[in-house]
Amino acid sequence: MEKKKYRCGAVVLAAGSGKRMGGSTKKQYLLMGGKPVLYYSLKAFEDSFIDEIVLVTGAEDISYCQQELVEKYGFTKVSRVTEGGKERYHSVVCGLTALSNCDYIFIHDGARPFVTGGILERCLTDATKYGACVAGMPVKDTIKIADAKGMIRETPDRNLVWMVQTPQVFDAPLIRSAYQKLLAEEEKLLQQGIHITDDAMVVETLMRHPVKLTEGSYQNIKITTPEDMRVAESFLAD
Ligand SMILES: Nc1ccn([C@@H]2O[C@H](COP(=O)(O)OP(=O)(O)OP(=O)(O)O)[C@@H](O)[C@H]2O)c(=O)n1
Ligand SMILES: C[C@](O)(CO)[C@H](O)COP(=O)(O)O
Repeated sequence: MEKKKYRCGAVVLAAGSGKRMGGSTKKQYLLMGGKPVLYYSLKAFEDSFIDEIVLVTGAEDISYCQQELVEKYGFTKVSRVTEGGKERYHSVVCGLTALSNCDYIFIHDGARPFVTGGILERCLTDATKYGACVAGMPVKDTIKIADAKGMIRETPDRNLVWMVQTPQVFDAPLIRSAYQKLLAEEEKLLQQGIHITDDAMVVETLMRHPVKLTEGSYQNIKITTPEDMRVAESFLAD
């Protein structure tokens, strides 16, 4: 039977400043195997079933991204390179605004260069089934929940603990409504000490909509601190 064709859009985020990485070049532009980290993230989406990609970056990096990534590598699916915002979730809103109408929206950290076509496929399958899903992997270590003094408060059942990655994929009207609601309730959430660190959290918290955990990969790391670049180089050499 022929697979139903959905129109799929992607927001690829690259507007962060990379404080934890440090250094003068933002981590998404550091070279890995001679190409910027962001190249690999975009390439995976370009080579997939995704129909349209919006790249979100800092205002100062828009022309670099346009010339040195989109034009240089012929990323024809990138419809817009647009300016992001202060927090990751602000950048997501900028991306959603620039993206045209589609059935499913993939939100991906540009700093996760090892996303694969297989992960994108698995996420689309789950998104069509559940309306919302995030790539992730079960943790390998025992996890402890600490109190403010650094003392162990509890040890959750490891079989139920996952490390969450991107892409995070949603039915388009659901994620658009969730982010609209977030903007309306941003102040209230901040006052409650709730910090939004991923897209699933917006859907869980504001829409009370269930989100499926979809198998990602242990290689789908986020480049966050300097040692991640060495790990990434070793993955490339595999
Ligand atoms: N205002 C922001 C913050 C983050 N991001 C993007 O979101 C992804 C995940 O964020 P993170 O790893 O935290 O990146 P940075 O914010 O750049 O890093 P740091 O927190 O160390 O400053 C990255 O691809 C980053 O470029 C973004 O588009 N806009
Ligand atoms: C979305 C994310 O990559 C899932 O692990 C992560 O939450 C981003 O968080 P960060 O604080 O921006 O690293």
